[in-house]
Amino acid sequence: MNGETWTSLGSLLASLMFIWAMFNQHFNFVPFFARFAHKLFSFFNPYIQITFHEYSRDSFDRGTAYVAIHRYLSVNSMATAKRLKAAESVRESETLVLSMDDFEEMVDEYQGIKVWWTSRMTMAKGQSISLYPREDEKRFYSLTFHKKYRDLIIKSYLNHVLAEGKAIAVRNRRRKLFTNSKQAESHSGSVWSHVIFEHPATFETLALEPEMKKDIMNDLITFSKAKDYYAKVGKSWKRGYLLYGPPGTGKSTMVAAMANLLQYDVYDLELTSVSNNTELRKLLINTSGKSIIVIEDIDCSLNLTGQRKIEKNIVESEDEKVEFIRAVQNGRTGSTDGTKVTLSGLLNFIDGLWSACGGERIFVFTTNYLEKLDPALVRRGRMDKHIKMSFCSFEVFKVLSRNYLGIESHVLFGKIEKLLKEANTTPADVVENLMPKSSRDDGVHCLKCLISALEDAKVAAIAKAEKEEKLRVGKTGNMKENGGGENNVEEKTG
Ligand SMILES: Nc1ncnc2c1ncn2[C@@H]1O[C@H](COP(=O)(O)OP(=O)(O)OP(=O)(O)O)[C@@H](O)[C@H]1O
Repeated sequence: MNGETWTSLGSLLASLMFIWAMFNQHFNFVPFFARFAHKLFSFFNPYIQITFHEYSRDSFDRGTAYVAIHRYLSVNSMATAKRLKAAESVRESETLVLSMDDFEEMVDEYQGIKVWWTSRMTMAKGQSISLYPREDEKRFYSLTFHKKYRDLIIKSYLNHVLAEGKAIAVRNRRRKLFTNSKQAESHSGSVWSHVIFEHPATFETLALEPEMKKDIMNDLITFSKAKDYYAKVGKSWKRGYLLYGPPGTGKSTMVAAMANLLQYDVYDLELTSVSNNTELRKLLINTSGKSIIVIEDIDCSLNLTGQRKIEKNIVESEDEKVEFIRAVQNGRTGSTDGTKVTLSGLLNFIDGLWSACGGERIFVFTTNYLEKLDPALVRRGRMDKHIKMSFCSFEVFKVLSRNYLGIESHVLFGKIEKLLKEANTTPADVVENLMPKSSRDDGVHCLKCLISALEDAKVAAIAKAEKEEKLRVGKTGNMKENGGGENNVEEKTG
């Protein structure tokens, strides 16, 4: 080609570019072609892509779907991803949390179908990848799958991922033990404060009759999985347990074991710090799901029985009525300690409209005196399961011996079995004797200590029974001398 040809080719190209520029300016061709190319590509591309952004345009909170997916991928990518990163905050979690690093890919399988997850990030124009997170970085996960599985992935797989993500959060979180107290400076009444819940009791270490233990564990697990059942029958997802028995039989320990079994938080409600029913309701609203709300020694918290008797006009004595009226005048209706929480307020707390808010909950009341409680409070439906915590039986002792001494059987066990039947001893007393007091105390020494304590308890029990018998005989004698007693009345009448 000679110089002339080059010149004319150059001017032709320049003219074409000029015309293209003019047309494009006028008809806006580039986006049109881009859209066309995209459509063409989508038509032939057999894969679908869904993105899940960390933040939506109008929210400062991390998207719940993104967070759940993040957790799911963190756990599932652990074995395969080549680049992982540690979470910025491990405060709420029990262990160090690792997740897929940016631009990592993970292949997941669901019902034999492969899907691809990629962790991505967009940056503002003109910025390069930095080692440090920047404000303008926008993270998202993208999920790619074949279009023939569209329904399965959207309707089933994604729900599975979100549910798993939530479950992982529950498993990894540090559980909390809440208690309520009055705020001295503020007027907000009683509020929850918390510490990390670290009680080591489990159903493994809790000494109970084996059948009873199995029954309680089954009940709890069935409850925790019964979301759909409760929804179907139209009942709020909650269950009440009443634990009653003498002090030191393991009621509080059982609450801790329940919380550890179900991985629930515990709200230890101090009723005497609650001023009135409204405050009680506020406390309830501020509890989270997956929690146990426990009121210990409920008989000491409120004078519920007396109050209900007055309400129903069934006071037994004039003194009881005077005491109640005085309480009302002093503004402490039904309370033993300056609170105006009433029985009906408490009943509403357990199963009123508000009790259904916030997910699954277990209510636990403990008491040493079942007979002191108002029947309305403990009726089935409110307190669904009544659990009697008793004195230490031989079966219970065997669990304690295994836990504390590592001894499953011993020649001294026969003597201990006999003594346990003769003296009412609580598991707490047995535990006290099974704990070594010095480094030289071996298991057998502890068993001997226990035998000696049981013998003392037996002597004390016999002495108490004799004293009570004497008192009873004395009373009957007095009544006969005075011509009293039911039999006498009957004889005279007859
Ligand atoms: N059934 C049990 N299994 C294992 N340990 C027990 C059991 N019962 C009592 N203990 C031991 O005794 C101690 C006191 O038990 P716990 O506080 O649970 O009894 P309680 O019935 O709640 O007593 P209270 O009615 O006085 O509150 C616990 O720290 C635990 O070590």
